[in-house]
Amino acid sequence: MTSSAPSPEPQEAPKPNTAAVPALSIDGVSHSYGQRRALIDVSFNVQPASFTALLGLNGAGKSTLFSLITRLFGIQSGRVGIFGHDISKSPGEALRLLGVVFQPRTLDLDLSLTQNLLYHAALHGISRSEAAARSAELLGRIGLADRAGSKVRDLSGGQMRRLEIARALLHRPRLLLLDEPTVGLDVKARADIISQVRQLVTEQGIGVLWATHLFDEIMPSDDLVVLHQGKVLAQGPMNRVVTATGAQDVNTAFMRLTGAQTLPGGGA
Ligand SMILES: Nc1ncnc2c1ncn2[C@@H]1O[C@H](COP(=O)(O)OP(=O)(O)OP(=O)(O)O)[C@@H](O)[C@H]1O
Repeated sequence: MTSSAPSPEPQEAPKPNTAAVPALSIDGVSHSYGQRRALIDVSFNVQPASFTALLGLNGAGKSTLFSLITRLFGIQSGRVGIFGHDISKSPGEALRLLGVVFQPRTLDLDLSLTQNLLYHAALHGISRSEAAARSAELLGRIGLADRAGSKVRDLSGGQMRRLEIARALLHRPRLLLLDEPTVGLDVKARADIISQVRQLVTEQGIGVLWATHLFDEIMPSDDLVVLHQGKVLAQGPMNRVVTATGAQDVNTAFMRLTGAQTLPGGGA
């Protein structure tokens, strides 16, 4: 009887530790408009499957940061990475993973909902049949399937925002940026949009960066970045940020960090 040495266990190729790669990494980013310094050495991460609230007053630098992440502006100093891809060195790979909802509305009001989605899908190189399938699925998800052929002009403000979110998801990004997406909407429309975006985090693992000045949009389980006059004053799980200031709620914590007065309506 011959005996053979036990065969070695099959070796699996080492897998990259994707859990350790942030969806978004902002590293030492500064930006000036002429002499005006809009961002000063800003650093923070957004993790996959997390909801990160970027909280700041008007003029804090939120939109400037979004313009840098989306490459509307070139990076003057620092580094921005999307799932490890440096947006200056590998913009194609980085932007493929990114979806954005900008503050101003950017829909074509005279096209239908489906036409708006198909047009955007074509810009991303998605085939016509695939784009039609994804558009129908997304319209269903945002509860507007029955309005597919209507002109966007006939939608309410909240419905338009939901359509913009659907559009931002067409190319299946893993990171979603939203710049004050609920401004001007009523309570119900705001709640619908927040809950739909939170579902993307829990059900699809999308990393979300949500810029806001409204305290009531932030939940204790969220990550929080407090941006004030271009600087990050605090960051981390909301509960930890609040506790570190000795406050009971995010409103008071924000005031202690910034010295700001709260505005009526629960906003920073
Ligand atoms: N194009 C520009 N030229 C000069 N200064 C600018 C420009 N855009 C923004 N700024 C200034 O940069 C600073 C940051 O503005 P930014 O719009 O990024 O803030 P924000 O937090 O998005 O504010 P808001 O909530 O009002 O949109 C402000 O002092 C603003 O006046």
